[in-house]
Order: sequence, then C-alpha cells, then structure tokens
Amino acid sequence: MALLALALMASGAGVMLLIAHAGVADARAVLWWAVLSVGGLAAMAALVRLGATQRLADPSLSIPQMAWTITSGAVAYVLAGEARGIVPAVLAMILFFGTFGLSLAQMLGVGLYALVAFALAVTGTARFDGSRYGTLDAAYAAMVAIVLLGCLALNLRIQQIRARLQEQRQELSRALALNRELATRDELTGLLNRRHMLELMQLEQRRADRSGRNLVLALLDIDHFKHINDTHGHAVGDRALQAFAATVRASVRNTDVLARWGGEEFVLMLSDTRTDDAADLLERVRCAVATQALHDGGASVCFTVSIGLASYARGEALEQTLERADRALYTAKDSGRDRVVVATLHSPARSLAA
Ligand SMILES: Nc1nc2c(ncn2[C@@H]2O[C@H](COP(=O)(O)OP(=O)(O)OP(=O)(O)O)[C@@H](O)[C@H]2O)c(=O)[nH]1
Repeated sequence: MALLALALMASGAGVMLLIAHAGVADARAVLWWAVLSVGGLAAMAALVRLGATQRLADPSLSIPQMAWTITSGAVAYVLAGEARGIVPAVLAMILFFGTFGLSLAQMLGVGLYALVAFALAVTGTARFDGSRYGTLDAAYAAMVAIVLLGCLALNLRIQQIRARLQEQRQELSRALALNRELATRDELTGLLNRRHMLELMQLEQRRADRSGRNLVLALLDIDHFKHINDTHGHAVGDRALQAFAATVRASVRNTDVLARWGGEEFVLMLSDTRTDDAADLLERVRCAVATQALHDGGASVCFTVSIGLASYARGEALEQTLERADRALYTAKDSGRDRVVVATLHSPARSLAA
C-alpha cells in the first residue's frame, strides 16, 4: 500500500506541475507542495520498508499516510485554482486504495477528517483566489462526499468478506484438528489407535536400541467379551470397553502408552521398565479389571482380562516381540483366562497364577 500511495501521489504531483506550467497555478507554491507531499509519503514508505514501524499499533502507517494524502489533496485543491476539479478525482483513487487496509472505524475517522479538510479547502479557495463559493465548488465537495460514501460501502463489504474468510479459516482448522484426532485416536475409548501406536512403538524401539533400556509390550484381551455383547447388548459392550480403557489408564503411569489394538484387544507399551516390574504392574491391572463392575439396569456386568507380555530383544523386529506377547496371551487364554503370562525369549511362556 505504501508504494502504491507513493506512486499515486507522485502522479498527482506531476499533474499539479503541469497545471502550474499551464499558468493556472502558482508554480513556486506547487513545487513546494509537490516536494512536501511526495517527500512525506516517501519518508513513511521508507520507514515501513526498513521495519522501523514494526512496534507501532499501525505498522503499515495506513492512517498517517491517508491523513497526509488528504491534507495534501486539500492544499492542492486551494493551489490548483481553476483546475481544482481534478483534485477530487485523484483523491478518490488514493482513498479507494487506502480503504483495503483500514477497519470500518478507521475509515469513518478518515472520512470525517477528509470532509473537514475539504470544507476548509473550499472556504480557503474563496479567500485565496478571491473567488466566491460557487456551484462548481459545491459539485466538487459533493464529489468528495460521494467518494467517501463509496469508500465506506466498499470498506463494509471488505469487512464482511474478511469476517467470512476468518470464519471459514476457523472451520477449516477445527476440521483439520478433528481429522488429526481421528487419524491418531480410537473414537470409542479415546485411546491411541493401532496405526499411531505402531509409529510410537517404532520410535520407542529406536530409543531402546540406542539406550539399551528395557521395553515391554503387553497385549490385553478382555475375556468372553462376545458373551457380554450377546447377553447385555452392543451398547453395554461399548461401555465395558470404555470402562476397561479407563481402569487400565488409571492403573499405569502417564508415561506408559495404551492403545486399542482392535476389537476387545489392547496394547500397553512400558518403556524403561524391567520385565518383572511390568509383570507386577500388569497383575495389578488384572486385579483392578476383575474387581470393577458395570451396571446394566439392575444387573451388574463383571469381566476379566488375559494378558501376555514380552520384552523387546535388541535388534529384533517389533513384530517378533508382539508375536511373543501374542503367544503368551494365548497361553493365558488356554490356561483358564484372567491371568498374566510373561513370554520368554526361547523357553515356553511363564504364567503368573491368577
Ligand atoms: N460392543 C463392542 N463389541 C466389539 C467391538 N469390537 C469388537 N467387539 C466384539 O468383541 C467380541 C470378541 O469376541 P471373541 O473374539 O470371540 O473373543 P471373546 O468373546 O472375548 O473370547 P476370548 O477372547 O476367547 O475370551 C466380538 O463379539 C466382537 O463383535 C466394539 O467396538 N464394541
């Protein structure tokens, strides 16, 4: 905007110099006017370009530039003599471009200032060249008023478009946030989903490879979940999954990561945890699940969980760790469910009695 206003002002100054050359206006006065008008705007444009206005409330100096332009236009109106009719046209163009950078309140302020400045200019003209306030001056004043009204209407429209754009931007960022949430979370339980968990596990695997710290993966599967669905209905089954997720989350540290692996199966990742400590923790999880009850009308719904856990062996693929945890889980199921089984690297899985 600063450079555009400067270019328009320079063109206006050129026109004024031509008028002076034609002998209609005082050449000396017009020259001074041109230097001050263009110089003032050039100084402001330079300040904006150099970043010297960054800390101001109006860093692009829109208001001072508009005020300067209007003042300069009003003075030009007085100086241009009989050719003053062209001043409102040049001013209209500058005001029109200025409209884009101003708020409605600022535009109203600028408009009011322009009205006062031109009222003074019209009065000044009558004194300066001895002419009386005539019909032509009334027409020029009317043109300035029309231009200002047009700029106000345009500004209003711009504000509406900006508000709509802002709304659309907010809607878009809300949709993106929801998208991100859906891409990483399981909608029912609010836990991480399988895809995101796999990414986190790979990250943790790299950390374990580097640090040599123990990394434990556990598979948790609710026992006879189909029976809950069949007896109490799918909605109670869903509530059971939510309650299970909440119970497990409440039993582990917030640095441990729990994810829904699919259906009624969950994965818990315990980093920097010894296998024995993990087994103790999961035993506590098993007990917490076994003692919780869900209410379905008058009936209470209880369920248990079988857990298989395996420690990551440095250099192996995560799939291998998960496979060992899965085998341990199935040992737990085969041995009567409601128990924790620890997978060992080579020997058969070790079961903790329920
Ligand atoms: N309500 C509900 N049920 C689900 C959801 N996802 C999977 N299920 C059900 O979970 C049940 C899993 O049944 P099975 O794989 O036979 O396992 P189970 O009955 O728990 O038996 P075991 O694992 O052997 O103890 C199926 O009936 C699925 O329909 C879910 O999001 N909501």
